[in-house]
Amino acid sequence: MSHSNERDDDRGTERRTMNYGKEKVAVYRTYATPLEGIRPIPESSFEGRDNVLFGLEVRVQFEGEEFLPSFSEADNSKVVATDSMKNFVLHQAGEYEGATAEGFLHFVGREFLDTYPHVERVKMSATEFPFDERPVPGEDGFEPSDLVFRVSDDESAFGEVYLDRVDGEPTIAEQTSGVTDIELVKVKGNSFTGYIQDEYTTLPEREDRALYISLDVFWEYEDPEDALGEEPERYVPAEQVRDIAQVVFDEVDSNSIQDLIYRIGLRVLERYPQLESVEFEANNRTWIEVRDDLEGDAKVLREPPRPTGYQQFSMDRSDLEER
Ligand SMILES: O=c1[nH]c(=O)c2[nH]c(=O)[nH]c2[nH]1
Repeated sequence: MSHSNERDDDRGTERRTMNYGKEKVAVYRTYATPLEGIRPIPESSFEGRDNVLFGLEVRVQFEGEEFLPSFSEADNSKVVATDSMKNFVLHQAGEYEGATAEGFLHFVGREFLDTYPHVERVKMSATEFPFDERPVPGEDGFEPSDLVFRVSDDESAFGEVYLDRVDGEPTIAEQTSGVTDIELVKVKGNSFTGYIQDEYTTLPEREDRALYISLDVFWEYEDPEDALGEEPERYVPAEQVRDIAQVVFDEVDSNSIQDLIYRIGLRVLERYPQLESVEFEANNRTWIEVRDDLEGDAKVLREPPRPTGYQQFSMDRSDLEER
């Protein structure tokens, strides 16, 4: 999927591709503003985060006609060094007073446009570095440490804000939020049957299989301002969407990953009327059965060989209305 890179030019085919920037800018902020006032949903216990430790890998992209001479005439007089972009992002992490990744990206993007008038558009995106609170013994049993976090390789939140100038004012042209690298295994209650049987088919139909998926989910708000988190009850936290995915997986006896992601999408659109659309990229990492001669549902499984299957699917409110 192209959320980080080259989705720029869908608003004018005559414009050439021309941008530059800095990526993989790792920035950490301690004691950022807590995210509070999130609307609870039945699928999740998530109602906010302390933001004691907040980490992002940020990508900055500058666009504007005035950068042409830097490419075509070796004239750097309008070039903001990408090293300076990195310093700018790090500095602004101390100035941002909000509580969300999207809000931070919007804040920094606006500051870039205010500081450098020849920059026409800026695209800011980021993937969160996830950290987990660690339980430590407290007065009433275990409670989350205020100080110690585990560096996690779990799923992470994603955000992107593309700012344009409209009548001179920085304006959100596009905005996407998401959660990436969710990995879930369901040990039974998944089938895959009814697909085309022809001379190329070797895969046996499965009334039940252990299903292992990795999943990226992206969403867009009807009003992109809702992504910033300034009205927390209208903000969609990545943690809740992740939790919807796992709850629907638990509840639904799916006949394919295609079926499963459609059901997850319906639930996300149902829970968040402020969203216009939701989009998926799934990968099938299902293990192969080695033994099913054991008692009950027990099986022995092994890693699948390459190649791997994938599914991409986008949905909007019309999918919900058709139900
Ligand atoms: O959920 C699945 N969808 C497919 O399209 C497919 N194709 C396949 O070989 N296994 C699977 N599983």
